Amino acid sequence: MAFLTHHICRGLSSSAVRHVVIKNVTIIGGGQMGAGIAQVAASTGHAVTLVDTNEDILKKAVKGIEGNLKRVVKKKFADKPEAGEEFIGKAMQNVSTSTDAGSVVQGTDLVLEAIVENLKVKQDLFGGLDKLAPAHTIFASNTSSLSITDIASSTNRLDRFGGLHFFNPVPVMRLVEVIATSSTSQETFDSLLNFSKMLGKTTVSCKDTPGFMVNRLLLPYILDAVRMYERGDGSKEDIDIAMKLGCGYPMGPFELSDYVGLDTMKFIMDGWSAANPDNPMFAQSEVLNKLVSEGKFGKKTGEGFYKYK
Ligand SMILES: C[C@H](O)CC(=O)SCCNC(=O)CCNC(=O)[C@H](O)C(C)(C)COP(=O)(O)OP(=O)(O)OC[C@H]1O[C@@H](n2cnc3c(N)ncnc32)[C@H](O)[C@@H]1OP(=O)(O)O
Ligand SMILES: NC(=O)c1ccc[n+]([C@@H]2O[C@H](COP(=O)([O-])OP(=O)(O)OC[C@H]3O[C@@H](n4cnc5c(N)ncnc54)[C@H](O)[C@@H]3O)[C@@H](O)[C@H]2O)c1
Repeated sequence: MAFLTHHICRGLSSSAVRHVVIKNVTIIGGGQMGAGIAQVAASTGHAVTLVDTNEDILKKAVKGIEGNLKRVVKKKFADKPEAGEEFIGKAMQNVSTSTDAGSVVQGTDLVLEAIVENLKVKQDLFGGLDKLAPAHTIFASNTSSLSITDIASSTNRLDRFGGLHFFNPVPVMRLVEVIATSSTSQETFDSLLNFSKMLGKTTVSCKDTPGFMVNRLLLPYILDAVRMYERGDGSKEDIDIAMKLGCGYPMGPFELSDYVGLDTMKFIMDGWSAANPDNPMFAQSEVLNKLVSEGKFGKKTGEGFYKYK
């Protein structure tokens, strides 16, 4: 159910800004990002329905959420194990699952997708759901690199469409990039900002530009590291050590690529390469292409630049 509230912006005492208070959330895609967002939304009191293509993926996602909540509780309720158990119980009660997005969007305030990084697949998903979701429902994408405007163009709710870009691992990373297209209404943008804050995140406001803020700066850095390795100028291990100890980064570029997922990295790179064919930054990488063609997507498949088995 949606609640339309009025709140007065500081410094704008005479103008009321409306925003939808998001309580019921449908998250499509139960992979690393979708499961992480579901975990944080459920543990902050939101009713979450997690959707994926089959029951096995959903079971794995729910098990992962419960496991990660235990990690959170160990820290947060170190001296109060009973309160910790209650916290996990309440959060898990807030999570339900489905393999049929169309049948669950009726009562939802927000549909947030975290499926494969492919424009056509995302457009097909939202185009179909646009006909089924209530008028007030906001649609948002967690895309890393695609244009929110392009994704939204498959719907008739351009004013109720925006971007919510979370970071991996969602329960730990404190940022959400909130993205407005030129058609996103102020009410929708405020609702997305407010929702992110309810999740305990710090927000930055982004325009719908390629890679928004973080990935526009992060991806060229990672791709440069891959080129350095391909030229033979350093081993991947040494490049990772260099950036961790030289810059204080928690992970080096190869560890981080494996953590993000090399399939996702390649989707991003291919998309930007198609849009900027003359930019050598986005030229094909033999090493990345080989790993992806062998199904070595990084941590999630047990092997990428490194082995995790
Ligand atoms: C490409 C996309 O569009 C955009 C992106 O997402 S780019 C990627 C952004 N992410 C990053 O840059 C991540 C960089 N890496 C890191 O920050 C750290 O290596 C890391 C947080 C992933 C792991 O930290 P590390 O110290 O090596 O491991 P670990 O001890 O297991 O975890 C650190 C803490 O996080 C917690 N944690 C890790 N993963 C967790 C999860 N999924 N759920 C809950 N808690 C988790 C641990 O419990 C631990 O808590 P503690 O310090 O209080 O005990
Ligand atoms: N991995 C990251 O670090 C990261 C960070 C921020 C944003 N993102 C973005 O989030 C999205 C998901 O990334 P991820 O790392 O969670 O991927 P992932 O491969 O871990 O999970 C994707 C999930 O989506 C499901 N899926 C695919 N098509 C679907 C459909 N039509 N309907 C329902 N479910 C479907 C898959 O079965 C899979 O479980 C991508 O757009 C990615 O660019 C990723």
